[in-house]
Amino acid sequence: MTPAARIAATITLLDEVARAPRRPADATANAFFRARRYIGGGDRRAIAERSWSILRQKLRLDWHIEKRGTQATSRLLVVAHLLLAEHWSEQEVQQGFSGGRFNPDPLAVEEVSVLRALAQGRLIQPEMPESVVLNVPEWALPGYRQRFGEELAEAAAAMEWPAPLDLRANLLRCTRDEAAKALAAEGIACEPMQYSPWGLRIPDRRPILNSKAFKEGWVEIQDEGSQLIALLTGASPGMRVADYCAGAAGKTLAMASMMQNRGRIIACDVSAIRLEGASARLRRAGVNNAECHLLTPGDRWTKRRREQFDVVLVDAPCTGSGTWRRNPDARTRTENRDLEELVSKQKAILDTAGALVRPGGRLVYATCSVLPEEDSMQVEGFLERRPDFAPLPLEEVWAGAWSGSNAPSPPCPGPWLELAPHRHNTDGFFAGVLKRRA
Ligand SMILES: C[S@@+](CC[C@H](N)C(=O)[O-])C[C@H]1O[C@@H](n2cnc3c(N)ncnc32)[C@H](O)[C@@H]1O
Repeated sequence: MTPAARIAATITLLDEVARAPRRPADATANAFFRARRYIGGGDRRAIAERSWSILRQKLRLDWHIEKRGTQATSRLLVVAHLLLAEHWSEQEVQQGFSGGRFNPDPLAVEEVSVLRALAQGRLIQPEMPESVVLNVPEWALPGYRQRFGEELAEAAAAMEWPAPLDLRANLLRCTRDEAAKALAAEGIACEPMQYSPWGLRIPDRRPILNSKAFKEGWVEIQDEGSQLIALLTGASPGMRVADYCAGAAGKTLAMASMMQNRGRIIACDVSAIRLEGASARLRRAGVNNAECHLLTPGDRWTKRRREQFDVVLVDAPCTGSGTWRRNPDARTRTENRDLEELVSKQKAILDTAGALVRPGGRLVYATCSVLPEEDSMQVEGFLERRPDFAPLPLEEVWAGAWSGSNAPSPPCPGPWLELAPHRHNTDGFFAGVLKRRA
């Protein structure tokens, strides 16, 4: 593809993302490339990288364009990105919009005036509002400030770093060393993780989906933070475990591995599509102690299983405000009212799932958000409603999770697991571990 054709494809992809504002951009991008299999690997990477960078910088690019009294169309977003982030000259940008069969139409008069106004500008300007400078949308800024305090700027900046590719060795199939050796034999270098006992990190994000190690279920793709949440459940052989918001079973798989396939895990979710994905992953990983249950309105499943589980994990639906490295569009896909709706949904889920925990059992509440209202405040509210539960401090849970002597120190101080890219090079995660009195 020529540079101009890549620009045209980027504009089309951004248009498709804008037409489906509630759909995650990676789902739209996957469908976009599936429908255009003729686009080769190099072009695909270049188009995806530019589109991702535009989505990552969208708050700032919108600000620049709207300041010129114009609406931020996909074409103008690309123009602004080429100038301010890729440092193309005015003339190079004009050449990129050269017209013709595979190229974008030449810039219209009003687009040229935006181009001229932005040429030689800087992406970050002193007169930008704080939320735009930090690249933290207004709906998330109070929570970010509360959570990170003096580290706010550092924490926000780290949400723009590229995320590494994290894997979890599936102990049902191999050890972590065997998985690392198998990947190395396929030319994929990885290193053990700092905290997760099963984790392997591929710093250069080399794709692994076609590797034998992945296809045969020796490794799963899973952020280190997600692995640590599974670790804190303390799931062990013979237990009864409910993964209440199981999604595509990322944590079910990790817990099955901890349980050596012994005992029972019920992976519940309200999404049939996600549970279908879960079943396929469970098969590939050789898990045979887990079953999926689709929760439906009026379902009596939860009522019938009151107090029956040793461990209940609530990996709650959330804003994903800790995952902006991987899902940059989650910044602008979410609004204040989504946050409010999610907070009340999380509360209801926590209450329902809490009823499943047997006396003496463990409840783990987790999110991939860094906002206190979705995290610590949610757990504190639950503890007020359910005084028969008490927090299990992180230090204690952490020590219990490592049977051997070479445990690393806990990743953070305080009662909860609170991970953030600038401190741990994981996504931003929260987990609170509670114990029900016996
Ligand atoms: C953060 S995702 C789970 C990710 C998953 N645990 C993993 O590790 O891959 C949250 C999940 O909660 C599910 N969910 C939403 N509302 C729910 C509800 N009322 N009850 C149970 N699950 C729900 C969503 O469908 C979604 O799959």
